Amino acid sequence: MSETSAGTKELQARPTGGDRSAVRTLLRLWPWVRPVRVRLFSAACVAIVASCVGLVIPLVLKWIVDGPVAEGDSGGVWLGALYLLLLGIGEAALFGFRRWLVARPLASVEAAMRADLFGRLQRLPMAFHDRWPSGQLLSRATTDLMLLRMFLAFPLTFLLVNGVTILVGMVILLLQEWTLGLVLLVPAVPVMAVCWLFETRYAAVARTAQDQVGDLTTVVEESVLGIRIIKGFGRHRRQAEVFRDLALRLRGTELAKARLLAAIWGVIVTLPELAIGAALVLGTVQVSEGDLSAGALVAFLSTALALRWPIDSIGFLLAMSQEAATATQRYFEVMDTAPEQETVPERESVGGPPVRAEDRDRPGDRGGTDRSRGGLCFENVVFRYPDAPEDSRPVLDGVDLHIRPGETMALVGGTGSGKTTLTALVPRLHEPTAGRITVDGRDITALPRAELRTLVSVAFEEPTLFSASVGENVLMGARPGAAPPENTTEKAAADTAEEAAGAEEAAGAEDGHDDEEALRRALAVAQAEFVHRLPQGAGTQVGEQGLSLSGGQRQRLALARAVVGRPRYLVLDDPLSALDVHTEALVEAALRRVLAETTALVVAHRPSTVLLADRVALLSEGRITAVGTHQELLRESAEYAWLMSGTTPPAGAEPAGKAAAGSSSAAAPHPHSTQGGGPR
Ligand SMILES: Nc1ncnc2c1ncn2[C@@H]1O[C@H](COP(=O)(O)OP(=O)(O)OP(=O)(O)O)[C@@H](O)[C@H]1O
Repeated sequence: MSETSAGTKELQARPTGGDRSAVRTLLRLWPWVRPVRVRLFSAACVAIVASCVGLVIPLVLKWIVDGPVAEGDSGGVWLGALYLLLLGIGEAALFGFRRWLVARPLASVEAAMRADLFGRLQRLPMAFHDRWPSGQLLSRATTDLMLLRMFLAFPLTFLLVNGVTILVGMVILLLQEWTLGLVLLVPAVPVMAVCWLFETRYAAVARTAQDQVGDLTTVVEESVLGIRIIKGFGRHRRQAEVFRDLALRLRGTELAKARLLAAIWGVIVTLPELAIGAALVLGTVQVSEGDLSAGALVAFLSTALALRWPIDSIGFLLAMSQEAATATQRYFEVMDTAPEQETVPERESVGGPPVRAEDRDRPGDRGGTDRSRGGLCFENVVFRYPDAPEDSRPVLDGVDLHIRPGETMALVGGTGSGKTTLTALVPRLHEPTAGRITVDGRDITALPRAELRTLVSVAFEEPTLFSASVGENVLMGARPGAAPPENTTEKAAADTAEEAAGAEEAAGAEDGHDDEEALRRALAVAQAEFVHRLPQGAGTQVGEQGLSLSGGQRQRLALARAVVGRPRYLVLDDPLSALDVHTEALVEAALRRVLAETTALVVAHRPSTVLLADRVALLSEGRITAVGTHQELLRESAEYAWLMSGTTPPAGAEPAGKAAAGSSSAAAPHPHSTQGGGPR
């Protein structure tokens, strides 16, 4: 299960960032780093000063050896020791101060980047979410952002600090004894060449490791969410194998990373050590020949040793920087994806085949208002999923359907005929490839999404609930930002107590009361009174995805969420499928009252649901092939009769397409029914 989904999506979510250099990639972090640049720069300066303080220590040593030690002045030796102690304390304090300077700003950079990523994920089109495995997105929001924070805390500062320290140290060494200094400089060229080679190789393996972490996260997430299926089908061993395989692959990649790191560490440590050894031999010869003082040699070697850590650390600082560059690349693969367009200026821009000229030239097209066609209207709507092959048949291939104001239209069709797809087009979860959809005569692509989604409310077949209280889940459908009561009873008491408070508070209480009333009504419509029997009533937490509730209970809450805002348009995707016959009858009775007040499109699989509707549309082969009342379609459409009752139609009944042609005019006396409600 997870193998397939993770695997398929994995391929599609692989790098798109191109071959930017690590530096250019990391420079893209500037907008987030900019607000904390002063702190970061100050921290780097403090670290440079601390490092340079460390380089003064060898000079004090030289003074002690050539001065007090040579002269046998024990007081001078103690004074030198005191200087060394103070320098050491000063160095440590400065490094501590640096840590303090960066800790808070870096946490805020990470938080801001995470918030922006989350915001972008909310605004990305459904096609993006269909394509990307959730684990890949999760790993970007967690592991990758943590790597970036670590990069800003250490490598960014210390590559600069160590670079300056090495430079200053080399100048001191050359000034102390230039011949010995040159010996230490010899390994610089091979070390730089190795670093360059390392960076290229490490980039590839770091990318692989971070993607594999994403795949592993996807499998873990699927295994946790699908634990009932895994246990129910006894698939835990197979799932464990899938996990183990991925974990082993990740382990292999991490080992490859470790090998590369070990290799560069080996080179970076060995070559300078050899150079120091050579300088030591050369320096000793010079001291024995009287060309160099013992103090100068001690100072030279101490400075060289003080440069060991800045040089040695370059390997892992480069590795961390490379991982940060990869993390940045992965972050921007999401951030660079275009969000949903608020309004669509030209149909071509939503992807898919170009609009046919005849579609575009219709009267009232593209943002125009054609109020004569009120209600919900599908006009020659074509839809193909963005990742479907170019030459594949569209899921919807010229849907024409007109749902009149106040009418309830049932949508019937075989499995996979495109009913859910059609309903998803109404709130603009997907954009039609061609054709248009209007509400109240206004093209939905010309309406801001927020406005459209207050007009249209949707309940999908799979009732998704969130880790929140029952009340919060239901009131999500009321209006953006609606504050739900924690507990209906407590809230009511709180409202009463607030009566004497100021006007603002009273308004807040009134809102709370409205919410409470809306919640009570929606729960009644959806026959979800079971909520009042829950431990904390509407304030009861439903747990992740609402899994602590039964399927029927979840479906009733999803239905309550759809109706709570009294939407003008209601789109229900088989809202009663998980209910027992008795509850279904009760919900139907309540729903009938709600449907009387709205214009509704209801996907139906059962005659009982179809009977809620004024008319029924049959979706077949991507088109509406028949529109009429339930009885008419039973008589006239073989396909409809088969879908509804599983029986063959009476002898002489027309096949689906022809029957529909006859039925539309007979069954739809509306002035626009020939074009809008009937088959094409
Ligand atoms: N996100 C997607 N990407 C690509 N193809 C999809 C996607 N979702 C659905 N499809 C395909 O579109 C077709 C219609 O699917 P849809 O879910 O709309 O059918 P349906 O009529 O609602 O089916 P059912 O009655 O079983 O719920 C199917 O062939 C399905 O495989």
